Amino acid sequence: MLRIAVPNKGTLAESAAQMLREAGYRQRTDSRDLVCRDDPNGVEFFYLRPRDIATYVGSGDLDLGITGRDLLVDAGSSAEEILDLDFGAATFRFAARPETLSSVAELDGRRVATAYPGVVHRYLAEHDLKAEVIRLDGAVENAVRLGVADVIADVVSTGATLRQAGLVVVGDPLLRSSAVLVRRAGAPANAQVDQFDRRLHGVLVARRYVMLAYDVRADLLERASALTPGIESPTISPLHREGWVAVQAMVRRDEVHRIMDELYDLGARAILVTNIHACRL
Ligand SMILES: Nc1ncnc2c1ncn2[C@@H]1O[C@H](COP(=O)(O)OP(=O)(O)OP(=O)(O)O)[C@@H](O)[C@H]1O
Ligand SMILES: O=P(O)(O)OC[C@H]1O[C@H](OP(=O)(O)OP(=O)(O)O)[C@H](O)[C@@H]1O
Ligand SMILES: [Mg+2]
Repeated sequence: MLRIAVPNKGTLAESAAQMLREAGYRQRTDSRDLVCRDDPNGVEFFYLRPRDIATYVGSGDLDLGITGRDLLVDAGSSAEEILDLDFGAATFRFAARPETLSSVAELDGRRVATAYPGVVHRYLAEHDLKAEVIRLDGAVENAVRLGVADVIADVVSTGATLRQAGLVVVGDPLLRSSAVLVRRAGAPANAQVDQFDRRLHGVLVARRYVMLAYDVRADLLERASALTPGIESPTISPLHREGWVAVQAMVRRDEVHRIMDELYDLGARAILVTNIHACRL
């Protein structure tokens, strides 16, 4: 039985559960349940604080986990990212009162408050900077207001929290985070792990792509195929109507309307888009 760690609450929890459902796995129905067995799929889910997930996976007590890239780095465990899950995106940044710092080089000798000391220590070491890191649990934006720190390092999503605290970002992000699937570094190949990874990958593809079908004159097929090359190659089927063919190809969801316009201008007709519910490529 594969043992997998899933966020029990917080920003990543609902999106992670949704993705697992789309991949065909059973999820808990009561948010107080901390374990959920999915016997037909041979998987047991453990609901844990996302901050702790890399620790359980790095130690080998759990086979896989879903957590944030920033939390993975912060844990400093021997878990590693094996798949970017494309949700929970956020940047991790330094911020201070306007005019406190003009660049990150001026962090030297300052006090930095953060709930992610591992991420900050790694950044300081990589940039040969020396700053005092003050570990707080949350609401770190208040640390500047209260005089506990000169600078904060925190997750920034919309930037609204920083604005309301009168802070501005300093320098480029320390890292760009999103939810990731993690596994113990150096763990041996495992068919069940590969199958789980393929299922999640199938969800990512099903979300990113749609299936496009259209009819086009055979003499325009090469130009139409160039617009819709598909992943491997488009599927071409004969039509009863002389001199016409039907084409099917996967296209990126975010490009589909532009491609439909271009196909129409070329002379394609009966252009239809359908969602992909699941796939294995
Ligand atoms: N707007 C956001 N606020 C906080 N974390 C976010 C946000 N967007 C994405 N994330 C990601 O979610 C993860 C943090 O989740 P976690 O559950 O630890 O904190 P949280 O969602 O702020 O919940 P809480 O602070 O209530 O415990 C990190 O990987 C972070 O990058
Ligand atoms: O850029 P924004 O969209 O404003 O989001 C970022 C803020 O959200 C999180 O705080 P949260 O509400 O989780 O409180 P916490 O600091 O106590 O974790 C994070 O720590 C930032 O403060
Ligand atoms: Mg938070």
